[in-house]
Amino acid sequence: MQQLNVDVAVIGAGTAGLGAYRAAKEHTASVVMIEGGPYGTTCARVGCMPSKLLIAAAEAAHDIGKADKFGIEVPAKPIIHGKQVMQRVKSERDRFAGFVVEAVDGIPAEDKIRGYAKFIDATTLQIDDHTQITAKRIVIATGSRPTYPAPWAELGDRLLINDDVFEWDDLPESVAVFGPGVIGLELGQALHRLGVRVLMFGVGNQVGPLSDPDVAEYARNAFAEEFYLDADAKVETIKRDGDRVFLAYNDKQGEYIETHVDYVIAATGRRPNVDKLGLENINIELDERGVPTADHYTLQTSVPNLFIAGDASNQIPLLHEAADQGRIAGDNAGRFPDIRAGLRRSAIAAVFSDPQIAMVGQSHRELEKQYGSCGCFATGEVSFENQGRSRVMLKNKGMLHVYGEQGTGRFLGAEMIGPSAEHIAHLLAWAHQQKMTIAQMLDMPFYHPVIEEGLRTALRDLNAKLHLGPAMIEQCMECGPGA
Ligand SMILES: Cc1cc2nc3c(=O)[nH]c(=O)nc-3n(C[C@H](O)[C@H](O)[C@H](O)COP(=O)(O)OP(=O)(O)OC[C@H]3O[C@@H](n4cnc5c(N)ncnc54)[C@H](O)[C@@H]3O)c2cc1C
Ligand SMILES: NC(=O)c1ccc[n+]([C@@H]2O[C@H](COP(=O)([O-])OP(=O)(O)OC[C@H]3O[C@@H](n4cnc5c(N)ncnc54)[C@H](O)[C@@H]3O)[C@@H](O)[C@H]2O)c1
Repeated sequence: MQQLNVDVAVIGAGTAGLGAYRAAKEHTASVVMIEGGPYGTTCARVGCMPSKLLIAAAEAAHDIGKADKFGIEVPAKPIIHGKQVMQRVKSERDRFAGFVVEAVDGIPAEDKIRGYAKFIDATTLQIDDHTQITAKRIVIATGSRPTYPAPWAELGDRLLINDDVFEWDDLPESVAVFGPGVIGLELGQALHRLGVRVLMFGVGNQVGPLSDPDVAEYARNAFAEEFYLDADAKVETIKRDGDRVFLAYNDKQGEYIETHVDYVIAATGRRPNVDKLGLENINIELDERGVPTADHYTLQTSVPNLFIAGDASNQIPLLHEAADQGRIAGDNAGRFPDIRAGLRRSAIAAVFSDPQIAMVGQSHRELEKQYGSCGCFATGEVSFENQGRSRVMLKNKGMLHVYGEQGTGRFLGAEMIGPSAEHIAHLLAWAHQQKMTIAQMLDMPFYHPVIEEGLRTALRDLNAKLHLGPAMIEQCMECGPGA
């Protein structure tokens, strides 16, 4: 058994772990980073990047299908070569993951330990059966993994998670996607647009991360127009039948349907990788999901020398958050006991479906919880169906709700499904972090004709509802045609 003594040990070499390692190194040379799985990060290998590559191929196919609406005839139905689609997804994905592996290669060999770490006590880690590390401070950056109902395991290799999809050499004929959350919507819609027969089933009517009932209903209808989506499904049977999966369900009209698909894709949520860390060996405070609780600004857990970051922290499972949290946790582990509050940015999330979905600041659900029924916040809205530039581009599907505080006029948050939501979300998140009022946001320039003019309409509506601006008028003459 190899024995090591270090100042800081980082568990996990994902986005959060790499950030933590680098930040801790600013304070002490004695830092190790422990990785049990492949290098390259979840985001680059099986997450953000390959999913966006698949979506890019799907968009290309979809845009050709829409050309006739502009008066452009495409003489034949486009042929989707699944093998070539998957080849590009994988080769570009490997390129992105390769950059990360190159960066890891640049880390001194003595700082990298291969194997899975487990706590023996609050300062001792066992790595597989070969190394014991005594570390004064430890950062847990172990990421998350998909979770699904246990009986589905009986489907064997017909049950897939996102990682498996990005290993395909060709596209299948059909899939059933369980979970119309972020991963399910992105992958399911992309596969549908690439010619795969897609059935999507959810529970409790949840779609994506949306919590505003009107925006969520719009989203459900918009996606259901394009492919089979039942967000509150009654699936009676899911079982393996030879090389396929047999499904029996009552469709949205109540009709009993029996069908077969090639695969079931489980996109039913993810759980932090903290259950196999031996946390029972340390006296640490856990939340209801068994995840160590941590201070929002310092990422310090209830055990002072232990920090947690990224998806493992169960805070906000997004890439930029993993990077921020990793940096903060690593910096504090390095400088311990003189720990500092790190910058936590305004919340922003985007789903790369079409239409895209975006969430900024406080969600509708959080505002309802905070303000109750006191009428202390108002909602401004816009539909993109008649919005000028959106119509020009035939992307006029969607709605935006913006929330503002009564009295102060402060911008609180937004939920959106619609065109360019990823960009509008950034404008809104920057305004949110600057603690701007709706009036200040309306003082900012808006070009013409752009999709952001729709945002201005929603902000004007909100300002009027906060009794801080003029009443809304149906057709704003000075705003430019179709604004
Ligand atoms: C399909 C998909 C699409 C996504 N798309 C986006 C997107 O578009 N935008 C976005 O912001 N986010 C996206 N995400 C989320 C984003 O990928 C994650 O939030 C981010 O990668 C988390 O980084 P992390 O460092 O916490 O975890 P990871 O990168 O998973 O790193 C954790 C590491 O810890 C290792 N590990 C685990 N346990 C141990 C142990 N006991 N000992 C040693 N090592 C261990 C693992 O092997 C892993 O390498 C997506 C995720 C998925 C799955
Ligand atoms: N664009 C992005 O930024 C992006 C993309 C992908 C993933 N991510 C991150 O990954 C996280 C995890 O994504 P996810 O999609 O796995 O989780 P999710 O929580 O977004 O969605 C899970 C969905 O599965 C449904 N569900 C649960 N049990 C079910 C069942 N038995 N049958 C049918 N449906 C069921 C839930 O109601 C929910 O709608 C996201 O929260 C996000 O932070 C981000």
